[in-house]
Parts: sequence; C-alpha cells; structure tokens
Amino acid sequence: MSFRWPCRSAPRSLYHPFRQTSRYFSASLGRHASPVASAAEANTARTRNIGIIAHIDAGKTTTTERMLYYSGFTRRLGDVDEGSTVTDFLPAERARGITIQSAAITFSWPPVENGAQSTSGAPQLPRSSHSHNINLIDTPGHADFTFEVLRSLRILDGAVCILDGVAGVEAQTEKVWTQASFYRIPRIIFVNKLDRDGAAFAKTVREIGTKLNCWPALCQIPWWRSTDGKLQGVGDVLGLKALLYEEGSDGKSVKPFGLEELSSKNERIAEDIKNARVALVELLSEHDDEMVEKFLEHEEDHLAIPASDIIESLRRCALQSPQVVVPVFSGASFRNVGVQPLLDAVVDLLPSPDERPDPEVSLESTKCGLDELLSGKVSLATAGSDTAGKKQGKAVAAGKSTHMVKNLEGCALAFKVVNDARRGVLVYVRVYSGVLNRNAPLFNTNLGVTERAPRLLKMYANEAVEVPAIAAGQIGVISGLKFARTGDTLISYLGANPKVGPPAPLNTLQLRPIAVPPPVFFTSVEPNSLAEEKHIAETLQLLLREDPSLNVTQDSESGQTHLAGMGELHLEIARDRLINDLKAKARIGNIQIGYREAITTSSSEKTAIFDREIAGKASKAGCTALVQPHESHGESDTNFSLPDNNTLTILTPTLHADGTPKDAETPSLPATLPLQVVTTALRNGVFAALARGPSHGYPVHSTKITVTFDPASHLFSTTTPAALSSATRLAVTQALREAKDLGGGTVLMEPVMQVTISVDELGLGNVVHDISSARGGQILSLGSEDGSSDQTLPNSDSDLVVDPNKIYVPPDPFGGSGGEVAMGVAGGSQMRQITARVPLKEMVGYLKHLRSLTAGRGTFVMSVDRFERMSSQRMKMALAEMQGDFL
Ligand SMILES: Nc1nc2c(ncn2[C@@H]2O[C@H](COP(=O)(O)OP(=O)(O)OP(=O)(O)O)[C@@H](O)[C@H]2O)c(=O)[nH]1
Repeated sequence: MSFRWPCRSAPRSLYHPFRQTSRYFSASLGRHASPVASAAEANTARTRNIGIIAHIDAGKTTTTERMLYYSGFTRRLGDVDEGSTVTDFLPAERARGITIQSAAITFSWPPVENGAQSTSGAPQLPRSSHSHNINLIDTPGHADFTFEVLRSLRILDGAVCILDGVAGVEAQTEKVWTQASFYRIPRIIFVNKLDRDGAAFAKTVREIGTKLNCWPALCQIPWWRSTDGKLQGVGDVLGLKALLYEEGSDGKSVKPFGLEELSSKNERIAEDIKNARVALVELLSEHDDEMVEKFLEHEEDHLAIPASDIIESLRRCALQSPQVVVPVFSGASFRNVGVQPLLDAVVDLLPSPDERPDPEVSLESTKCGLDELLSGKVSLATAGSDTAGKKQGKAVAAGKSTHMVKNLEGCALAFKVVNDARRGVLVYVRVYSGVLNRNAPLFNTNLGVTERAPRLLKMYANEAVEVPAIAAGQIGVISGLKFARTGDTLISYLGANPKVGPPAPLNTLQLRPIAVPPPVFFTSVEPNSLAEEKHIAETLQLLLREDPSLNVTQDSESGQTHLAGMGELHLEIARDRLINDLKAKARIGNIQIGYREAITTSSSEKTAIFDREIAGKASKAGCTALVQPHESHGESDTNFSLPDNNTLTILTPTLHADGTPKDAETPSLPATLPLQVVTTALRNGVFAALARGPSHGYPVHSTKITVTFDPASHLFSTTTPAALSSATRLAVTQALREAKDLGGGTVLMEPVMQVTISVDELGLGNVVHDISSARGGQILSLGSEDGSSDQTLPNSDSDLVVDPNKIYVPPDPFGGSGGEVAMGVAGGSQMRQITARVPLKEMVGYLKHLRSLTAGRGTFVMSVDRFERMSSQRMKMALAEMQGDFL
C-alpha cells in the first residue's frame, strides 16, 4: 500500500493515523484566493513565520521549491541548476544559482483541499492535521549577505536549518546558528543531500552536538538500500515505520512499512528505528518531565509511547530557551525524499507568533517589550524618563500614557524592500501588534515621516494577492510607499497629525533595531553622461532602501559617488542590480578596500556660516563644531553614537528641551524649524562631513564631534534645514582639517577580519603558517580534533557541554562503527577549524590560495572584527598602492 502525502485518513501504522482519504491536493488548491487559507491567516495559532538557514549550497532553495510543490503552490518542481526556481527570481540569482535576497512566500501546510479543512480539534491530534498558514523566508547562505540573514532572523518565529549531509556542519552554519540563538529562535534541522556519495549522517549528527552545542533528537533517519547504498527513503522514529519513496518520482507517493514487516524482511532499518526511538525517549525524558510520566505510564516501554506524545514533548523541548534539544530530520530534497515530514515538523514543532517572547522595542534610549508597553506594564512616563527624555523634560504623565498606547492601532517592522519590475517598490512587513489597514497613514519612526499604505499584498514569491489588512503575527507587503526602508518601524496611530506624527515618545518607537555592520569594500560609480546623473542618484537611493548594508557617499572634491558594501560579492551583485536590472548607465570602478582615517589631535571650535542659494533661494545658517580623537569603544556620554566609532553631542545651550528660548536675547525658532528638525539637519551635516576624511578622503573613524547651535548667532530669516546641514558640514570639515594640521596628518585604519577556516589535518600546518607569517594574521584558536571549535557557541549562556559519545547515531552504511570515519574527507582525515584575525587586505582573493594549499578542500568564512590603526609601514604601502589606485 502506498499513500500520497499529505493524506487525511491513513493506516494506523502511520504516525498521522487520523488523516482523511488521500487526494491530489495540488489540483484542487485555490492558490491565491483560498478562503480557508485566509481563515488560517486570521488565526495566529495556525501561523508559522519560519526561515531556512544554512551554509551556501546546502540546498535551501531546492528544499523550498519542494515545499512549494507539495503544498500545491507550484505545479512543477523548480531546479536551481536550470534557473527555474520560484524563490531565486532575481536574474542575478538565477544566473549564479545562489540566493541573494530573501524571498518571502506564503503557503498552506497541509494544503487546503477544496476548502474542506477539519476543524474538530481533538486535542491528541498533531497540529499538522490542520491546515496552517506558513510564511517562509528563504535566506542567503553566502557570508557577504550575513546582514540580509540577520535582518530576516529578527522577524522569524522559527527556523529550519539545512545541513549538507556530506560536508556536515559548515562554518557559515555555525555563524547563522549563533545568530539565530541570539534571537532565541527555535530550530529544527534537516540533514540534506543524503543521496550523495560520501553522505555521512552519523558524522553530521555528531557535529550537530559538538559544533552547534546542542543535543540532536533524531526524528527521521536515512534509509539506504543495503545492496547498493542508494537512499530509498527515511526511517520514521516518531511513527515507528519506514517510508519508501519511489525512485525517480516527484516524491508525492510514499509507501510505509511497519517495523514487523521490515524485520521479517531482515531490513536493518527496523533495528535502527527502534534504537533511535529508545535514544529519543531517553533524551526527551532528561529535558521534559512530562515525557518521564508518559514513559512510566507506558510501563517503561520506549516503543509504546504514542507518536503524538513524542511530538508534544519534542515541541516543549524545542521551545525551551536556550534551546538544548534540536529535532533532526533527514532526506535529499533534490531526490524528493523527506520533505513532507519536514513540513509536518514545521507545523508541529515550531512556534506560532503567539508563542514567541515579547518583541523588544526601544523608545528614545529605553528598551522594553512591546506587549509590556501595550499592556501598560511599562508606562510611557517611565520609558521616556530615565534617559534623554527625562533630561529634556519629555516624560509623559501616567494617565496620558494609557491613552496614547490605546491609540496605537498597529505596529510593524519593514524587514525588506524590493523593487519589483511590475509592481514598483514593495515593502515587506511583519506586523507585531494590532493591524495595518489599507490606506492607513503609517508613521515611519526612523525617518519621522507619515505615508499612506495604498495597497496591501500577500506574496507568493514573485506573485501577489491584494488584501484589505495585515494582522498581528502576519507577514505581508505594502506597495506604493515612497520612503520606507529595510529596517524601519511603521506605526499606525489613531488621530495622529500626518505632518508631525504620533506624540513623543511614541514617535521614537523602534522594533528590534539592529546595528548595520561597517562596509569594508567600495567602488566608484560615475554616470556615463551628465543627463544620467539624476537617474543614477535615484537608482542608488533605491538600492539603499533595499539594502541598508550598502552605503553611498559623494566625494565632494572629486565629485565621484562611492558605493560601499560588505564584501566583494556584495558589491558585484549591487553592480549587477544597478546596470542590468535598474538600467543605470554608469561606469563602475574596481572594488577597493574601504579604509578609514582618524585624527590624532583635537581642533579648536570652528564656526561656519553658510550663505548661498539653494534651489534658487537665498539660504543662510551657521553652526560651531569641535572635533576630538575618540579612543574608547562603545557607549559614551553623548547624544548619538554614530557608525565607525564616532560620537556626536549636539548642544543648544540657549534653548529649552522643547525648543523655546531660555532668555529674551535668544530668538525663537520659527514654526518651520522645530528643534527636532534642527537636530536632524545638524546630524545630516555631520554625516556628510564624516564621509570624507581630511587627508586621504576615507570616512572618518574614532572621532568625537561636538556641534553647537545658538539661534542668536546661527539662525537667520532664510535659515532652512538644508542650509543648516551645509553650515554644519562646513564647520565639521574645517575642524577636521585643523585637527589634521595640528596633528601632522591623520592615521589610516584598516578592517581586520575574524576568519574561520575549515581545513583537514593534512593542510593544517600549511594554512596556519601562511596565515601567521605571510598574511600577518593572529591565530586565535585551532578547533579540537573531535570537530568542535572554541568559538562562542549558542548555548554558552547555559552551561551545556555535549559529549559526542552520548549522542545516538545509526551507523552509516560504509562508515564503520557509528560513523566515526568522516566520509567525503580524503583518507578519513578530520576537518579542523582555524580561527584567526587577519587584515582584510591580506584576505583578498584568499579562497583561490587556500584551495591550492589544501588540494581544493579548504573553505573559510569571515566577518569584520574591528578597524585597527595601521603601522606606518603598512600605511605607506597602502598609500603607494592607492596611487596605482586598485587592489
Ligand atoms: N545530490 C543532491 N544535490 C542537491 C540536493 N539538494 C540540493 N542539491 C544541489 O545542491 C546545489 C545547491 O542547491 P541550492 O538549493 O541552490 O542551495 P542553497 O542552499 O539554496 O544555495 P544558496 O542559495 O547559494 O545559499 C544545487 O546544485 C542543487 O541541485 C540533494 O538533496 N541531493
């Protein structure tokens, strides 16, 4: 007997013995307008916002394509290698076969059949017996797009981590895993590619323990054919059966075999399933008291505990924080094996939005939970009182606070902006509270502007359906916004004046703010003709809205525009977007390292008066600035910490916190220039000045800026925000020049990377020698021989130490006992991890060199650790190279 997944009435031997008759769901699914799907959407308990995370090439996109196919969203299977996938829809993604942007897709699992969804919720039924609304984010695996992953992670409620069953746990996986731990996102693991020669399930599972520092709970194990080792299906440890996938089929048809039947055929998988079940119950019992009770209830018979009880226990463990037990599934998505059980696990084991911790928000500089704020546990009076708000007398009376919070109709985070060729700019949002309604005015707390949401959409990869509202817990898209950028918080506030937005401090409310890492490479962008300038400036602005980890600056002396990014690939992709997708007619220079420069001496106070026409109108404003070296890192007693370890203090000594003058001699600010607008203009001027250092034109680093604005001497009848910004830029630039002259120049600072290199024992010595001598790197650690690394691990906040010998693993067919031999690694040699700190300059083109040192087996990932002052020798060399211009 075989069945089609998902089936609604299945044989008792299935671990879903309750589903109804099998049907082809794909033919009947109302893809875009399913009324039941919308019912599920309205129900947050039946929503899963999940992401897929992994090392590059582990199979995220291939697995996502299968998910869409089995859920009925697509009618054919997309192929990464043919460039026909749904999620990698950018031309650059398809051409390279990699994911660049995370695509958000909504689908139902199990699929809705003709709207006939069972709603009789007998408590013992797994959640996956009812259709759920899954919002899935496919995230990129390449290290250059780490920020894109981070951005997605903070809006996810759960994640599926895909591992390559040949390569095991790779460096980028460790990194993303740690990031997911930071956001406390419950995870399940799918060990993929088990059809490939050299697949090493046992080794991979052990590495989950040692490298990710958690206990793997085996739920599905690979079922390899004993004759030739081909992957033919999976052993289901929960339902105690083996699932045979028909070779070469689309994987919809699955044949289940019970343990007795398997034993009678002498199939070794039966023993493996039983052993895995015993190990699973033992593991769960250690972390979940209810499992101990179930175990005793069933007379200590590991096999007698029903699958539904095991699933509930797994869920409780997966939702514990920090997560110590991680459910593990297996298969080969390219061969269509094992994806449906994984989808069931998404619904059964990962949390709904309601089950997640209160999302963090910041109000001015106070941090609290959004629910705490909305429920009145944290009053706006307190939120604004212990920081700048109190100093400036902005605290809100308690009664007013309750009233203001009640008017907060909806609160959402824009986590992604995409320029769609057909629909224009799409802003992906996750709604955290209340509801966003079509046409509601949305106040952007990052930009301080209000804009309406003319159209709301639900996205199905690159297709969209219009909806009237997006409710809390849901992911959706707003089209038609002109300003919102990735990372901005949008709030809908009843009765707000669109010109000024909601009252303070609610107008500063920000959801889960994340720091944008510093860009370390840059390139120049020059329009082919003057006529192109405007189009290119607009196109660059669009790129910035999409990706805040890109940075655009204007070199005021050469007039050149510089585009900076996180890595070579990051900039290459940005270049492709500009030239090929957005049709910008521009010359793009070579990619160069983004050094920084720092002053070594303080300036005196410099006052600048800007007095020129702006857009045909007379404009005049003034400002005073002082710059000082800022040696220490981190927090300091200033109003604003700026990127690149710079800080800014804005002084308005003659004004009260609300902008009114303290004495009769000080003129009042005009209505068009409230204090908030003045402050923003001053900040913008400072930003512009810091973009170009006084000696070499690199952005300024480690500098303390103090800007003073006094209406008596800096405000004129023609003062506008633009004039104020220009005056500030002039004053800060003059101060920087003076500091340079007094200090005999500036020093260059270079990006130093934290590099993790995976290499086998044979190549270890060569690589260590190369890094520490030829490249001037500092070795921080060498991973131990059992494959574990010494880096900060996800569960370092619990005292968990995972002993790999205590992890149950079924033997790999060709791997000897318990998979101790690392297959796929030449000569069975163990992989070792080197962690080092190396100047970025020495890492350019490193992959090729590493490959030659390690016979092609070494891989590495890196991220910016810090900027360090260059020695005068290195600085000389770098400057000499700059004369020749490029790397
Ligand atoms: N043999 C085999 N190959 C697979 C499997 N899954 C994926 N692949 C192949 O592995 C390669 C990478 O797959 P992708 O799905 O693009 O991987 P990804 O993780 O999305 O990659 P990025 O988007 O670049 O991070 C492609 O050539 C796939 O065909 C599998 O189960 N078995």
